[in-house]
Amino acid sequence: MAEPSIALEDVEVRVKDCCILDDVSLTSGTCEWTLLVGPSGCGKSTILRTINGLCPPSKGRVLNLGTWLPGRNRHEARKAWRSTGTVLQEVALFETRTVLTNVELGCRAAGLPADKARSEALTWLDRLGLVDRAADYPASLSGGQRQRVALARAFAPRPRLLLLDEPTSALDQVTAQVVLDGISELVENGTCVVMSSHRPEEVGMRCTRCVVLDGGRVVQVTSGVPDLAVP
Ligand SMILES: Nc1ncnc2c1ncn2[C@@H]1O[C@H](COP(=O)(O)OP(=O)(O)OP(=O)(O)O)[C@@H](O)[C@H]1O
Repeated sequence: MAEPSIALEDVEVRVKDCCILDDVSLTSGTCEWTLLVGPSGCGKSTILRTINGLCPPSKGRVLNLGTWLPGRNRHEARKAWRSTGTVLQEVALFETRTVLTNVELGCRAAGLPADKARSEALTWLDRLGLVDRAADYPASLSGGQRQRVALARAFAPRPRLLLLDEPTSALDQVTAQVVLDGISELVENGTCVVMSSHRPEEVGMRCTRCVVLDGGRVVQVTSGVPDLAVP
């Protein structure tokens, strides 16, 4: 069997005396979409931050695109970051750069040449309904528009790994489905997606598996979204 794109093995994350993740194990591979669900504070964001190295585990280990954390060197970390698109809850944009440049910079950081970066940036801004705002600066955008710029920046390089923390939280239902269509296309073309959501029903059977968390522990793993009310 091929090595998964990401894996958590018996991961514990502690902050001071507080155990935030407790014995968490999960894997996700190429062309797979893993959805993290559960009540607020159950540890979804911490899992995403642990996968991309922002939150080191106190026990266990984490596989990220071929290298294990802790222990990877700077070169390996840089290589993984270039192949990873990350959109966390706090959307961080380059405020002194235009919308188009924000997305182009994501492509350039991933190694795309300038002309390809421009065309992919325009393609994804168009798909996410923002091409008419390409020359504007982030400060002039709404919260949902800023979220879509961050998503376009993450999607445009077609990364091997996509880490998304509630990527449709600021979007209406129609726009959310456009974003989910984009994620589906990336997954079909090989991307491994790990995504948290408070609205799992909008993802439905698009995802490969759903990991239900409670109190920092995995309580259920299902194919597709289980029929349960997640707060
Ligand atoms: N830096 C930190 N210091 C102390 N506690 C933290 C820290 N980061 C997260 N926590 C705690 O860890 C727990 C899990 O937080 P996390 O953000 O992962 O939850 P979540 O499931 O993503 O929540 P939400 O759905 O509200 O975004 C929470 O109880 C939170 O207060």
